[in-house]
Amino acid sequence: MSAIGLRSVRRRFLHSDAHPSLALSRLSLLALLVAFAGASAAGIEVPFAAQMVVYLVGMVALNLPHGGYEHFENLRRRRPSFRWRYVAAYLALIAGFVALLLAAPVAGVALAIGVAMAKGGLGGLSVLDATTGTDHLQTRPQRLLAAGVRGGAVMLVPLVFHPGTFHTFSALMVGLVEPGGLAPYAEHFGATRALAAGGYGLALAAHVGLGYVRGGGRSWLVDAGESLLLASYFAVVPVLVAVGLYFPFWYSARQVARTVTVGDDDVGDPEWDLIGDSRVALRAWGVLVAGAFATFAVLAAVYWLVPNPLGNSGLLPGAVAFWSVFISVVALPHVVIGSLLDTERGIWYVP
Ligand SMILES: CC1=C(/C=C/C(C)=C/C=C/C(C)=C/C=O)C(C)(C)CCC1
Repeated sequence: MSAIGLRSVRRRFLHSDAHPSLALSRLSLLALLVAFAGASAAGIEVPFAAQMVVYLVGMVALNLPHGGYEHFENLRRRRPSFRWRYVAAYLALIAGFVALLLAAPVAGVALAIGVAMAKGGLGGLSVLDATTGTDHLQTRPQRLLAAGVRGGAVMLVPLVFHPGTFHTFSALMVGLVEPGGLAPYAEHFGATRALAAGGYGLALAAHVGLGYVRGGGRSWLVDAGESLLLASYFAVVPVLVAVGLYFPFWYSARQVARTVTVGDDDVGDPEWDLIGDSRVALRAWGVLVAGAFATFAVLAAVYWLVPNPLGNSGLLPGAVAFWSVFISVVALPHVVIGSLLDTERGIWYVP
């Protein structure tokens, strides 16, 4: 096929939301939403230990390797000097986040919550850009609102609908560094929750309403439907299960759909491609193992630096709190470098 033919195929695919991963992401969240709504109507509660296990399996086994893949895919064909700068900036941000966490644990946990929202929100918007399209989002503030609504669903909605678990685990996360450190702020929890409820409700209504006024159409319908699905999912499904399965079943599945939709683009020198020649298997293995070692080295460093890595609580709740802090530490550079500062390409690059 000619280059022009290929380009037009790619363009046609660019605004295609037919990839099965997209349907799978919507169906899986909807199925969980219906199952948990039914269970709660029938008075059935999923044991708390099981919820923590689901969170850990989702976040450790499914979410972490996907984060590595996103960077691998982004850096694979980049100029080697760029790759080193990227890695150096990544490590510097991680160090900065850990320092903040140790010096001011409440601010550190607030940043962790912000990172989770930014990752979900910006990712959601980028997938929409590349698949369904975003014709109804015509201004920058409107795009930010769209990202805010998708990201806010991940943390603000659970804060409103599952306040007990939210508070317990926020306190545990702060407690990794300073046991009891969240206690002085506990009196403001009710007001924060009310603010989150009002603010999120208004943002959701404004986002859906503005999108309709600014063009409506199919992209608006998909965006509004997905935003409402996310808000309802996080309102109904218990927060540990909801967050633990959102990242693999929504965020990662949709990033895969986006990657497949936008296709490949050879950038720069073919020599730069990390898995480009006959030693493919060996190099790919080496790179992935090196990535795994580096990630677990960061994990060991955070575990060693934090005074109470398991929050002075049991193994399961301690592991949930520790993992949430750790994954946020590695996700901050993911958002800031991989997505915001890497303007030339980045993890959300569309050729
Ligand atoms: C505050 C809080 C939580 C925080 C989770 C966080 C901060 C997760 C971050 C995930 C990231 C950044 C994933 C990136 O891929 C829990 C454990 C859900 C329980 C409820 C209270």
